[in-house]
Amino acid sequence: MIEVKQVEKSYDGATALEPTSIRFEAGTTTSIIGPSGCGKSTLLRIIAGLVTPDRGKVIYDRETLTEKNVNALRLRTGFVLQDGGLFPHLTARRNVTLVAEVTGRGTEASREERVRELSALVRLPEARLANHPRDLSGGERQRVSMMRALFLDPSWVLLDEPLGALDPITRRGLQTELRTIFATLNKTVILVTHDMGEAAYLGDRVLLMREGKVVQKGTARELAEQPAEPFVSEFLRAQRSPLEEDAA
Ligand SMILES: Nc1ncnc2c1ncn2[C@@H]1O[C@H](COP(=O)(O)OP(=O)(O)OP(=O)(O)O)[C@@H](O)[C@H]1O
Repeated sequence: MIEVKQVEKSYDGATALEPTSIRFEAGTTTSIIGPSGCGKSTLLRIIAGLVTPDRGKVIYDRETLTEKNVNALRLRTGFVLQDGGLFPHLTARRNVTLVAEVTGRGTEASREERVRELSALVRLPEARLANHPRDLSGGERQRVSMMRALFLDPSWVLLDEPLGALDPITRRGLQTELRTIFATLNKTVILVTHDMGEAAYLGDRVLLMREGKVVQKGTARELAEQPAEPFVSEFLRAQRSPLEEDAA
C-alpha cells in the first residue's frame, strides 16, 4: 500500500500539485491520467522520493518516507521511465543486474537465474541482453527496463509513461504483457500515461487529474458512467477514433 496525505508542491509560486490525499491499495494497479501539466509526474516523483513536497507525507505500508529511509525504500521500488532510463555504456544485462551487484544481493549464479526468469516473464530472448541499449529497439529497451525494475522483487512499481515512445503495434503488445505481468506479480503499481485506453486497460483504478487536483478516482466504468464533473466526460471523449469523420 502507498498513501499520500495532504501532499502539495509549488514551483516558483506556481502550484503544480494542490493538497492531495490518496491511497493506492496493495496489489492494485492505478493509472494516473490527465492533460499535460496537470501534475501527474509531480505526484509520481513525490511518491518516488525524487521531489520533496512542500507539505504532506508519503507512506509506504506503515513507513513514512523520509530522507533517512528514502534509499532503503527505493531499493524496494521498481522504476520504469519513458525512455527506459538505461545506462548507455552498459550492456542490457548489466543494466538489469547492476543494482543487485552493487548492493551485494545474491550470488552470481542466483543473479543469472533471476535474469533467466525475468527474460521469460517480459518475453525478451536472453541473447538480446548482450547488446547495449542503442542496439535494441524501443520495445526491447522497455522490456529491459521492466526487467531491471523487477529484479529485486520490489513491493511497489512506479512507471512514468513507460510505453509513450513506442509505435501503436509495439505499444499494444507491451500493454497486453504488462497487464499479465501486473496480474501475475500482484504488486502495488502506479502508472502515469497520456492514453485513456491504456489507463483503463492497465489500471484497476484510474486517477484523473486536472490543474494540480485529483478530479476523480475510480474504475474506468465509474468514470464513464458516474463522472464527478463534466470535465471527466469531456476528457474521456477527447481521444479521436481513427475513423472519425467529424473534423471538428
Ligand atoms: N522542476 C520543475 N521546475 C519548475 N516547474 C515545474 C517543474 N516540474 C514541473 N513543473 C511544473 O509543474 C506543473 C506540473 O508538471 P508535471 O510535469 O507534474 O505535469 P504532467 O501532468 O506530468 O505533464 P506532462 O503530461 O506534460 O508530462 C507544470 O506546470 C510544470 O511546468
